Formats: sequence, structure tokens, C-alpha cells
Amino acid sequence: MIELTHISKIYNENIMALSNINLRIDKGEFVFLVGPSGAGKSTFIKMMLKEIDPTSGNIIVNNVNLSKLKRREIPYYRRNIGMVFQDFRLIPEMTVYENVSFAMHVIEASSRDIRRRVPLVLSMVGLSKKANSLPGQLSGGEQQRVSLARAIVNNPSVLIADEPTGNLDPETSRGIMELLKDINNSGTTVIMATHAKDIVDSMKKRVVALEKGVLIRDEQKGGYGYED
Ligand SMILES: Nc1ncnc2c1ncn2[C@@H]1O[C@H](COP(=O)(O)OP(=O)(O)OP(=O)(O)O)[C@@H](O)[C@H]1O
Repeated sequence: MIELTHISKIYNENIMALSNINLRIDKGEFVFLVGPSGAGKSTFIKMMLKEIDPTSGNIIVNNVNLSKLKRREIPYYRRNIGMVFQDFRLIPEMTVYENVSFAMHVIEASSRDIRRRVPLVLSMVGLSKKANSLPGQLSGGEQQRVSLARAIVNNPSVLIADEPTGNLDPETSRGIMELLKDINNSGTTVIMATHAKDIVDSMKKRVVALEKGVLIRDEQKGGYGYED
């Protein structure tokens, strides 16, 4: 469970990026985070990863109070959160298999677990045949599927996707959304920041809308609510 209480973030120059946000996301939910550019979505995501701290308020993720987390505990906390970005952020010199297995090496998983888990996750995202390809040899949609495989290989309880379809055409985007749905159906909480109106409107999931740092809408089975 994720709980934000009275979260505000003021950057230098008195920019109020988030203003008194109260939000609870239960385990296994699928939540779209929407809002115009500058609304505070990236600030929200950075806070969830504890890349930045709120100016005030509390964030609790799976019983961990982020403000009480010690610096040396942050890497362990982050293992719980898979991250997917608009620009994939794969390591270009590593094959698909290596990009995914690297995430397991980092957390010091055993070679045996890695050999068992990586092929499984690659088959989940439909990329078994591309295991030995380099990212540069893949389409955008395939690269995003590698990035999804990497994000879930360590079984995080939360997956945060920041504009995961931003660089993809509509049909490829639908494939990525199907995968996100599968991941969510297996019990992972999914939070997806997006400007993709069609996707939000068709999925009928919870929609949390921010505007100028204020949470202005929180709807179950919501719609995008903006024109573009
Ligand atoms: N490091 C920073 N220092 C000062 N102001 C910042 C910083 N980061 C973000 N801001 C400001 O905080 C506000 C919220 O920005 P944020 O990046 O969270 O919005 P966003 O909803 O993610 O936008 P986008 O959809 O364009 O990614 C904006 O006014 C932005 O200019």
C-alpha cells in the first residue's frame, strides 16, 4: 500500500510543484497519473523513488516511511519499485538478455536464479528469440518490452511507468498496455504517468489528475479529461 499524506514540494525560487497531496493506492491497483506539463507528475515519481524529499508530509510505501529511510537503506527500498521510461534507457552495448540479467546481478541474485528467471521474463514479454540482440537492432516497441522485462525481473511490488508509450505508435502502444495489464493482473501495483488520452480512455482504470501541483481529480474507471 502507498500512502501520501499532506505532501508538498517547494523547489527553490518558491515553485510549489506539489501542494498538499493526499493519496492512497492499494496493493494491486492500476493508476494513471495525468495532468498538463509542469503539473508535478515527475516530482511525484522522483519522490516515490526517494530521489527527492518532500518539503512536508509523509510517504509510506509497503509500511516503509520514506522520511525515516536511511541513505544506505535507499537501494534496498528501490528494489521494490520497477521503473520504465519513455526513452527505454537500455544499455546499448549489452544484449537483451544481459540488459535484463544485469538488474538481477545488481541485487546479487545467484547465477542459478538468473538463469531461471531471465528466460521466463523474456518469454512473458515475447522476446525469447531476441535474447542475443542488441537494443539498436530492435524496434522501439521491442526495446520498451525489454525495459519492461528489466523492470519486473526482480518482482517489484510497484511498477512506475513514466510515459512508457510516448515514443511508440498507437498499435505498439496497445501491445505495451497489454503487458502492463498482465503485470498488474499478477498483483503488481502499476502507476503510469501519461499524456496518452486514447489509452487512458480505453483502459477505464483509476485516474489521478494533477494541475499546478494540486490533486484536482481522483476517479475510479476515469477518463483522460483533457483534449490532447
Ligand atoms: N529541480 C527543479 N527546480 C525547480 N523547479 C522545478 C524542478 N523540477 C521541477 N520544477 C518545477 O516544478 C513544477 C512541476 O514539474 P514536474 O516536472 O514535476 O511536472 P510534470 O507534470 O512532470 O511535467 P511534464 O509532463 O512536462 O513532465 C514545474 O513548475 C517545474 O518547472
